[in-house]
Amino acid sequence: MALIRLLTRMSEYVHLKQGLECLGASSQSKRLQQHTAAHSSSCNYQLLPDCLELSYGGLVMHFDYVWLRDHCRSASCYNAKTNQRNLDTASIDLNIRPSKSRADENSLFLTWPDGHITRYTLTWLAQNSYEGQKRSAVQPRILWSADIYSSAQVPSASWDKFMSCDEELKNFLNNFLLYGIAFVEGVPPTLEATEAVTQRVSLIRETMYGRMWNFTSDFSRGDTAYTKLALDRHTDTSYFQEPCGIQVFHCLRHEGTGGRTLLVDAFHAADAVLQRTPDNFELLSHVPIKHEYVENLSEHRNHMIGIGPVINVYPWNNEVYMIRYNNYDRSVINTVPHDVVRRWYTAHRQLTAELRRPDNELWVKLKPGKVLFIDNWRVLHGRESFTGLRQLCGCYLTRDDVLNTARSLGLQA
Ligand SMILES: C[N+](C)(C)CCCC[C@H](N)C(=O)O
Ligand SMILES: O=C(O)CCC(=O)C(=O)O
Ligand SMILES: [Fe+2]
Repeated sequence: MALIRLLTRMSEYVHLKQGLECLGASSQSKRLQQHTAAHSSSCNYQLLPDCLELSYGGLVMHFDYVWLRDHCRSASCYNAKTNQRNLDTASIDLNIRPSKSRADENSLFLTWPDGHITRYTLTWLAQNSYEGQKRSAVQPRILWSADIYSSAQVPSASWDKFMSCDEELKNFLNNFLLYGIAFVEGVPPTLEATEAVTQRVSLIRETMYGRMWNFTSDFSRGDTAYTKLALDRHTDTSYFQEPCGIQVFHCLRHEGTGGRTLLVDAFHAADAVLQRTPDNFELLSHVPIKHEYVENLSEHRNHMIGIGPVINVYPWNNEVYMIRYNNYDRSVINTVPHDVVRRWYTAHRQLTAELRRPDNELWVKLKPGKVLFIDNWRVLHGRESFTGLRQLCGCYLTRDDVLNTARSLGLQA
């Protein structure tokens, strides 16, 4: 339900934006004359002055001629073994037009002025067209409140199966992609086993905190994470130009009270802002914000800077793909004038209010054996203050490799 709502709201928003953009467009793109029209039993196409129009499978698509030449998959233009382009795009005449064309049941054939023939399958064109891409769904995900997540009763993976069975890994990754969090249980409470469980999924992303880290409240580093204090919800490494994609936590021991982990789906909160106040969503997704990490200990000197909006959306479909939210590490705002700053604070307040709604807070107590994977681009984490000795180990993972593993198992990612 939540997903469908997101999809419809998102596409309404994109259409609204495109409508506004169209108002400013010149009339140059109006079709002037029809050059060639043809049809096979399965498709219709016309060579218009500025593009090829193709109707196929209930979709009307438009392809630029340079694009068509550039996307030739013949053996001389494209290496099917490496899936890499051989053709030098810069050698294409920018005014190129096909000299001949024909279509059959499955394919469209274009002959170019130098005699080179390109064959496109109609399904390939449909899948790779702008119009087809717009119709396809955004990354399937279930936006959650604490209730939605709890009621879904998402099973944890179990260590033995996870390490040996691809189906278990696939289910785990499917849940991770849907919810932005996933658990493996029964893991031996050691750093080594934690490392092994993460390497089943991806490559470890080493940072200035190390490769695998194992920390307590000893203030060994210049950051509040290394204390017993509560930490409000946040994403980590917001001060990297590319924040770490995934964070892994394994609590190896805790002899004391408190210390529960807080998890909040920030995509759900961003969607609420988009639905209620699109202007605020717009500000949060456009105003560049600086985050900074300055550490000045004798053994650790670091200065990291990352700049980007709080809500990051793909420009072609407005799908949210990353949230950067860390009020501790947010730096000076000097990227926009004061009146925009004022409106940004209002928008940020609304997002914060959504993130702080008690019904959006999922609280879990991490125990030895239970490893938590968090999508650090989507789900915020925090912690309750605690007493006693508490030891947490984990690491960051490279996002590309997590998605690569998911795709290799047949998942959409
Ligand atoms: C996870 N580990 C303890 C290694 C690092 C914590 C980093 C904390 C930092 N303020 C941030 O939010 O990025
Ligand atoms: O201690 C915790 O549970 C988490 C602290 C934290 O936010 C972090 O290490 O990134
Ligand atoms: Fe953190």
